[in-house]
Amino acid sequence: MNMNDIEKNGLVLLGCGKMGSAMLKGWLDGGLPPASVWVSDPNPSDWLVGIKGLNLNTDLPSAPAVVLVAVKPQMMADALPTLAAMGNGETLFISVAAGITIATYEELLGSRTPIVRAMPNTPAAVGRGITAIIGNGLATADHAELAEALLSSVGQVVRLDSEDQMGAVTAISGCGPAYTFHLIEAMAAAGTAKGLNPDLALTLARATVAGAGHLAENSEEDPSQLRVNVTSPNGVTQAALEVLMSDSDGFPPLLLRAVEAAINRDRELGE
Ligand SMILES: NC(=O)c1ccc[n+]([C@@H]2O[C@H](COP(=O)([O-])OP(=O)(O)OC[C@H]3O[C@@H](n4cnc5c(N)ncnc54)[C@H](OP(=O)(O)O)[C@@H]3O)[C@@H](O)[C@H]2O)c1
Ligand code: PRO
Repeated sequence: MNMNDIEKNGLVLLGCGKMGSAMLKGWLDGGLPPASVWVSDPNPSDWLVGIKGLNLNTDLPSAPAVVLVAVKPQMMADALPTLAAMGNGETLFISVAAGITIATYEELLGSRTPIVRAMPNTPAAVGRGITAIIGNGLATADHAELAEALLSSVGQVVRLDSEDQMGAVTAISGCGPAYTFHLIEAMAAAGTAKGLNPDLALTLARATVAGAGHLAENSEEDPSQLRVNVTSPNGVTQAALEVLMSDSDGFPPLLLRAVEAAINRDRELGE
């Protein structure tokens, strides 16, 4: 199974908000024909209405290659039963919802449904996402390859060994872009507080985070060495890192608390 199966038999996207749109943009930019995509969303955004050939809120194919579920976890029990007729067959269901377990999908769609649970992130919109996937017992190697082909068109894909890893994955890479955007905001605010013009502070913060991310991804040195490379002994960076790297109230314990809060919320959403 590959992208040709999707072109031939179709992809249904249930829910096209922020995450669904990010992935759909990536797929269309990557050459998936809009005519192979059926989007179901009660309030589609303007950019969807303008896509020529896209099947927007029309009758759905009876056995698409893939249904990708991108509604909020809280909407799942209302939204999924409408697609239950596609369960227990050849159609692969891929869900990106936080918290909702494979067992819940099997309950709502039928226990013979191939299901892949996935956690992407919004840099998928520019082809720089990362998605972690794990399938149920009915998801064959072919299904996993199909999910990987679809999701790797919007960034990297990693396969998990166990569904239990999904909470921590969500807290790191699913939510992580928000932490990073907040780092940009906080750096810009600190620059402004220290007298820089707000536009200049934001330009400096955004370019620094983007450039450092690019360097971290492309350098042969690991992030800790890259940090050392910036830190002249007894220099300016060292003074800042003594605050940021404090074991008691620095970045590491703060981030750990944030990640634990995310994992707890992920668990609650699945209950
Ligand atoms: N945003 C992220 O960074 C991210 C990352 C990884 C995973 N996720 C997961 O992706 C899912 C969507 O999140 P999101 O941030 O994209 O939320 P969102 O922007 O609210 O998108 C959800 C979309 O689904 C629509 N919808 C609601 N009920 C529906 C139904 N019965 N049938 C079809 N569509 C329906 C919503 O329409 P209305 O707005 O009109 O209700 C909205 O357009 C969530 O499960 C989330 O856990 C999100
Ligand atoms: N956004 C979703 C949430 O905030 C899931 C990961 C990223 O719940």
